[in-house]
Amino acid sequence: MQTTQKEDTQKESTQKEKTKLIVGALHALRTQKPLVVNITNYVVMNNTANALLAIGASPIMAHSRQEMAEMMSFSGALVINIGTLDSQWVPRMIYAIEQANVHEKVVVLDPVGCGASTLRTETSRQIAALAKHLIIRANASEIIALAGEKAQSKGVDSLDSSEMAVDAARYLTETYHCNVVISGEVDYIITADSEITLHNGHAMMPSITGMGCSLSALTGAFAAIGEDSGLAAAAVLGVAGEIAAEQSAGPGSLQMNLLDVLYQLDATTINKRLKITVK
Ligand SMILES: Nc1ncnc2c1ncn2[C@@H]1O[C@H](COP(=O)(O)OP(=O)(O)O)[C@@H](O)[C@H]1O
Ligand SMILES: Cc1ncsc1CCOP(=O)(O)O
Ligand SMILES: [Mg+2]
Repeated sequence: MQTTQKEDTQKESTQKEKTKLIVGALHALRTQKPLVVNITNYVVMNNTANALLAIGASPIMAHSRQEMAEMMSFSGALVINIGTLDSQWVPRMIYAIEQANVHEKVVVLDPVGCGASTLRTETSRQIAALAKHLIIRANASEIIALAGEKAQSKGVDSLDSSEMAVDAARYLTETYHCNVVISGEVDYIITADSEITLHNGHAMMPSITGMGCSLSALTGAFAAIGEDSGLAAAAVLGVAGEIAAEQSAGPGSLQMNLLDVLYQLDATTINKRLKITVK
């Protein structure tokens, strides 16, 4: 579809505004150091806590029902990651979300492996329906499966491109009144009234377990300071991931370099590197 010069100028100005918003959000995050409560999987607890610390947030991994009401009263946001769920974890997740709702806190859902089993798909839907202020962050296959369509996943990994999940993500925003981030080679940030794509990141990023989980945790950190579309987290991880990958011989050093780059990331680098398109 052809766009007029006026529309192009408008888009360019919105892109500049969004970039400014991302840079401002990073500054606010580092100033406020929000507490992010994570109910997450055994595989990534360490990676995601370190990613949160590196960007300037305060992580706590908590699983007990007994402390969840208290935690939600003072936490900035709740991240629910179903990566290693079982019958004992699900009721705790549900209770944590109820408490997040009581305290009007944003819940970030990472439906790891949604579509790979009935348990994962049904639990993801139950959580999405329950959370009052919700952001869903997932790879394309998980988004497609969550929306009830046929996805091509392999366990926790996506075999679909993020573009293929856009209709499913639009359906999820309407069904669950939420914002959706589809991650992949291109990240899509989909809200009720906007669609943004980010063309940052690096093909080495999916070679580390927990990269998507870190994105979900960072989404929680930005939501805690009021940026609740998922855009700032995706932008920051995309830019940091590509810089870190350029300095890395493989996934081992990427994991280490990523923390250093997240820690050092500044406004100048974001302004120089960010590849953002407003639809
Ligand atoms: N092929 C790729 N090229 C560039 N960046 C990528 C690529 N695949 C994933 N990423 C980035 O890696 C991060 C995690 O996304 P993804 O791998 O989709 O999550 P998950 O680990 O949940 O499957 C995101 O920041 C995303 O932009
Ligand atoms: C491999 C694996 N298995 C259960 S959870 C998990 C981690 C998935 O992390 P990510 O989706 O961020 O790659
Ligand atoms: Mg994932």
